[in-house]
Amino acid sequence: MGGSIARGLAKGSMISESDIIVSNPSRGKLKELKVNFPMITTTQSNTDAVAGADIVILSVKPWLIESVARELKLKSKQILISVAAGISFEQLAHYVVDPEMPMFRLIPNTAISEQESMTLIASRNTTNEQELFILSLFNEMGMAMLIPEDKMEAATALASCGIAFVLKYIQAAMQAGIEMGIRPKDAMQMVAQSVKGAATLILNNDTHPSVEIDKVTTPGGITIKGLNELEHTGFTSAVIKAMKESR
Ligand SMILES: NC(=O)C1=CN([C@@H]2O[C@H](COP(=O)(O)OP(=O)(O)OC[C@H]3O[C@@H](n4cnc5c(N)ncnc54)[C@H](O)[C@@H]3O)[C@@H](O)[C@H]2O)C=CC1
Ligand SMILES: O=C(O)[C@@H]1CCC=N1
Repeated sequence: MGGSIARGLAKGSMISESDIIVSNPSRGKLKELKVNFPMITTTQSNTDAVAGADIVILSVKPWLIESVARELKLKSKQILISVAAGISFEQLAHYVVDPEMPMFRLIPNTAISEQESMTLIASRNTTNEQELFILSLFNEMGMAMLIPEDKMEAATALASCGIAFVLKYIQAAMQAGIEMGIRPKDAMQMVAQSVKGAATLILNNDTHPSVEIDKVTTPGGITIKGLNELEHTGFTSAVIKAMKESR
C-alpha cells in the first residue's frame, strides 16, 4: 500500500517525485520502486525518512504501527497519516510526542496502483486547508471521501475489503462462463468489463442500481430468471453478512 501511494503521489501533479522519501527494511522493494521512479529517495531508516518531512505516511501492518510510530517521535509541525486499518486516532495519539498534532486516517483500496482507488479519509486536529489538500492528493488516485472516524470501519468494509468481494464475484462468474464453454481469459474480460460498465453507469449518471437493473430486465426474459435465482440462493443476504463481518 505504501509503495502504491508513493507511486501515485509521484505520478500526480501536486508533489514532486524528488520530494518523496520512502523507507522500508526491504532493500528489494526499494530497488523495485527506483526502477520507474529514480528521483524518489529511498532509505532503510524510518527516522532518516521523517526528519524534515512535512507529511509522514505510516503504512506498516497494524500490529507494527505502535513501535514504528513511537520511534519517530512525531510532533506538531508534521502531519501524520496512518493507513493502518482499525487503529484509532486515540491510539495514534498515544504513539506520538504531541497528541494534538494534525492526523489523518486513510484507507485506500488496492486499485490505488491503477489510480482508481476509493480512498476514505478521517481527520483530527486538522485545518480545512489541510483537509482539502489531502483530499486533492488522493482524488488524483481515484476518488477520495472525507468521513467521520466513527464511520471508518463500516466504510472500510464497503470500499477496501469490498474490492475483494467484487473480485470474488468476477471469479465466480468466470467459473460459470468456463462451465458453459467460454475460454477463461475471454470470460475474465467479459465479466471485468461488465463490472466496470456497471460502476461507470452509476458513477457517471448519479443513478441507482435498481433503475439500472430495471433497464436490463425484460419482463418474462432471461435476466429476471437469474436475478430471482440469486435471491433464492441468498446473494443479497450473503453480501450484507460479508460486509458486516469485515468491519
Ligand atoms: N492491503 C490493503 O488492501 C489495505 C491495507 N491497508 C493497511 O495498510 C497497511 C499495510 O498493509 P499492506 O500494504 O497490505 O501490507 P504489506 O505487507 O504489503 O506492506 C507492509 C510494508 O511494510 C514494510 N515494513 C515492515 N516493517 C517495517 C518497518 N519497521 N518500517 C517500515 N516498513 C516496514 C514491509 O517491508 C512491507 O513492504 C496495513 O496497516 C493495512 O491495514 C489499508 C487499506 C487497504
Ligand atoms: O484485510 C485487511 O485487514 C486490510 C484492511 C482493509 C483491506 N485490507
